[in-house]
Amino acid sequence: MATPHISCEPGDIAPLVIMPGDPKRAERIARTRMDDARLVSDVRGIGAWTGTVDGVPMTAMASGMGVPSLSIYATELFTQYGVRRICRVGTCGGISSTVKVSDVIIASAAHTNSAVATIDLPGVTLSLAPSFDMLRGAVDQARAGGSSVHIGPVFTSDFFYSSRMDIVPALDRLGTLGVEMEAAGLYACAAANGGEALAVMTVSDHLGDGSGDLSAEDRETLFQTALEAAIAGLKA
Ligand SMILES: O=P(O)(O)O[C@H]1O[C@H](CO)[C@@H](O)[C@H]1O
Ligand SMILES: O=c1cc[nH]c(=O)[nH]1
Repeated sequence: MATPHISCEPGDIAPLVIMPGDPKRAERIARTRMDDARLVSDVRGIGAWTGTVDGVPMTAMASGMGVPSLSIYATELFTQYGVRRICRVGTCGGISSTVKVSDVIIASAAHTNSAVATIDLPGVTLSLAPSFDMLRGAVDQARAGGSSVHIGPVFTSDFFYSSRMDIVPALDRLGTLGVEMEAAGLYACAAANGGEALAVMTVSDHLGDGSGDLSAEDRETLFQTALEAAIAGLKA
């Protein structure tokens, strides 16, 4: 049974999914952190790699960029492939001055300008939040690891190139740590489909200081701290 965007049988996908935005990051995670990883689906350049991580079956599969793309894959995974948990392993721009490039942000909430927060219940803006168990598992692992890890809200934007950069100082005052493009959609999709989700991001650039921004290659490869936190969250 294939879906419009995933070309394998339900048993080919593990109940726990590692989901970066970038398909090359998904392949790299599969090749470097999984045992016996095999490519089980490859539609539109979005490969799904299934293997084991420390003996636990997992699938690494990218979301592509933005809430609409992520929502397609996450919905098909939760509703057609028996997926229980998805953890985003992404990159984001830093907003808070407490956050530095290469640090990791675990999103305990996601503000958004996407319709995903308001479309389902007229008159209600949904609170988009991760699975508590996944959040706790990831935070415990990350804090024990001693790296620079921040836990707090992120802003999920529909725009990488935004004409409303004037809202960034207000987001900062509200305690928003960084900006990315999928976490709110993932949290909404999990809630809508009885699944669980978490988003963990490596800071690839800083909106307040562009001097140390990561290269495209670094954004593909520098994910170790975020990945280990994500794996702990998936297994929690
Ligand atoms: O590196 P990924 O996981 O794709 O995440 C970030 O990078 C992309 C923009 O360059 C958006 O998808 C944003 O959320
Ligand atoms: O969405 C994103 C991702 C990385 N950096 C940004 O500034 N925005």
